[in-house]
Amino acid sequence: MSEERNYDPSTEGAAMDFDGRMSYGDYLCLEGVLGAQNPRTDAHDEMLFIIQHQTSELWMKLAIHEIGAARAAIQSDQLQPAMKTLARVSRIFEQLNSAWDVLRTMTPADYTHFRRKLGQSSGFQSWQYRMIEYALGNRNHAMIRPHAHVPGILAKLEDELTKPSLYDEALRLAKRRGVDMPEAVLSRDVQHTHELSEGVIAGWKQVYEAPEEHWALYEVAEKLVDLEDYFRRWRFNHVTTVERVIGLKRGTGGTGGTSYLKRMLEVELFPELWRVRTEL
Ligand code: HEM
Ligand SMILES: N[C@@H](CC(=O)c1ccccc1NC=O)C(=O)O
Repeated sequence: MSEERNYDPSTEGAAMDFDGRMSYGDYLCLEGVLGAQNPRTDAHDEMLFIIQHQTSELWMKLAIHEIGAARAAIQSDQLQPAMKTLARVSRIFEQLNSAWDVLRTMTPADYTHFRRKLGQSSGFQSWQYRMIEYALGNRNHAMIRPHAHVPGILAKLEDELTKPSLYDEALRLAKRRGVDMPEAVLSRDVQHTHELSEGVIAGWKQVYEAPEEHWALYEVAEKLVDLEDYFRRWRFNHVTTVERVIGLKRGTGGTGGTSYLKRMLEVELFPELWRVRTEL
């Protein structure tokens, strides 16, 4: 027993000397990552709050990377890789959704111990979250303003608005595959949020009525529905956790709090993919 506990893996070759060699921590830059938790108070739960947000931001970074790859794959008609990547984005959202279970263990009283120290900072100012919304197609320009003072981030968000969204690319793909999609939608000004279009519903109806004629397209569309499904769950978990922790208090970011977040539950990313179901 104690022999096993004191077993020395170097006897079978485990490297032990990293003086001058790249180690695990070096490769992952752990000094930076693990040195970036700086609580502003002695409140026990502030560490939970910080790590919850930092890990969410890391997953969002990966989501942005993958949504970009999925969009490029759709644009170049590589649908197998696109589906693989979109499935990964949904799994990332699942990860973000599960994380709420950890944060929910923080009681309203625990949160009051450090909330005042947050000042006016808020998730509302998460540029990566905005980037995800913009890439998926929810393009409210007002949300750029909190980033006006950081030129690098402002440029990234503005640049994203010049590109067709993931949904724009899916509609263009459908057109290339012989589905009737309205010309006005395909050549729209992509800077703004796409408006619900009867013509697009009719286009998706052709696909959903005969999936066997459009398998790949149908599967891409269903991957988008999956993604929006997970995104909705994220918004719902957020507003529920917020109500549980701060009730109806105003948000530190200045909005009405839960009232604002409930309003955001109405946002639809791929509206016709939901409407088409009524038509079948
Ligand atoms: C106790 C935990 C939390 C509370 C009380 C809370 C509260 C709020 C409130 C009240 C808002 C509205 C804006 C404002 O006026 O501040 C907001 C927005 C936001 N929060 Fe949280 N939040 C919490 C956790 C999180 C976590 C873990 C994330 C993950 C990154 C997050 C991300 C966001 C984002 C992205 C927005 C903007 C949403 C939008 O504009 O649609 N929040 N939050
Ligand atoms: N808006 C929150 C504060 C908050 O949650 C927050 C503050 C700083 C960094 C991230 C945050 N998370 C999400 O909004 C509140 O009103 O309590």
